[in-house]
Amino acid sequence: MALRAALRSRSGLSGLLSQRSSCSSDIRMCVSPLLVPQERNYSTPPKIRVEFDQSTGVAVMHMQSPPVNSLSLDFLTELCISVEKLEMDKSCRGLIITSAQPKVFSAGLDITEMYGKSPEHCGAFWRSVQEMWLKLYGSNMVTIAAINGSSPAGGCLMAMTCDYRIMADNPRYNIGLNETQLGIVAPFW
Ligand SMILES: CCCCCC/C=C\CC(=O)SCCNC(=O)CCNC(=O)[C@H](O)C(C)(C)COP(=O)(O)OP(=O)(O)OC[C@H]1O[C@@H](n2cnc3c(N)ncnc32)[C@H](O)[C@@H]1OP(=O)(O)O
Repeated sequence: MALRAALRSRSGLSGLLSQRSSCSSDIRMCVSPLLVPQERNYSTPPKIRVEFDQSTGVAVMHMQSPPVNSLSLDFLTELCISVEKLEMDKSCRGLIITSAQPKVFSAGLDITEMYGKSPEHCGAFWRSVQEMWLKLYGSNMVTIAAINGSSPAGGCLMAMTCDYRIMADNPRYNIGLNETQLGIVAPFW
């Protein structure tokens, strides 16, 4: 019900569709260098699965990167490409992001991406983090995070960039920012 109401409140705006169509050509022109097709390793299963229901105009994006949907460079690249494809499809007006993993929405940034990597890799990684939240925050679609598990740090950031958040009512699921505890500082940008 809440999801439907959220979608209705924005989809009712006739401006939404016209806004999307007026932007669509820009979006096509603004494909970022990060999203230039990467070498795809077809031996690994996709980390993102999108189901798009043409009749409702709503897409559900399932994050399926075991064990905890940590936000690696590959994961973020795949996510951004998926968002961008939906963004260019004018018939898609709503996006629900959720997790296919039990108990965890997203564990946040993949800690292994921040340790023992080259400066070039770190740069690409942090750019992909920025790309993710800018894409979601700036999306013309109605975006909803259906938080069906714990969502610390970057997982919280991802949820915060959506228009709406709905979280499963379970005291074991936590959400919030733990960077200070972890001892990392987000780089300046
Ligand atoms: C404009 C503002 C910009 C701000 C930018 C900064 C934003 C965010 C910074 C970050 O996101 S840093 C990452 C912080 N994340 C964490 O500290 C999460 C730590 N993880 C947990 O709390 C728990 O794992 C969980 C998510 C609650 C899940 O608990 P559960 O008991 O179900 O699973 P575990 O046994 O703990 O973990 C399973 C498996 O996953 C590995 N793992 C967990 N989190 C991460 C991670 N973030 N990156 C990489 N790997 C992770 C964990 O080590 C286990 O691995 P194995 O031991 O099984 O190999």
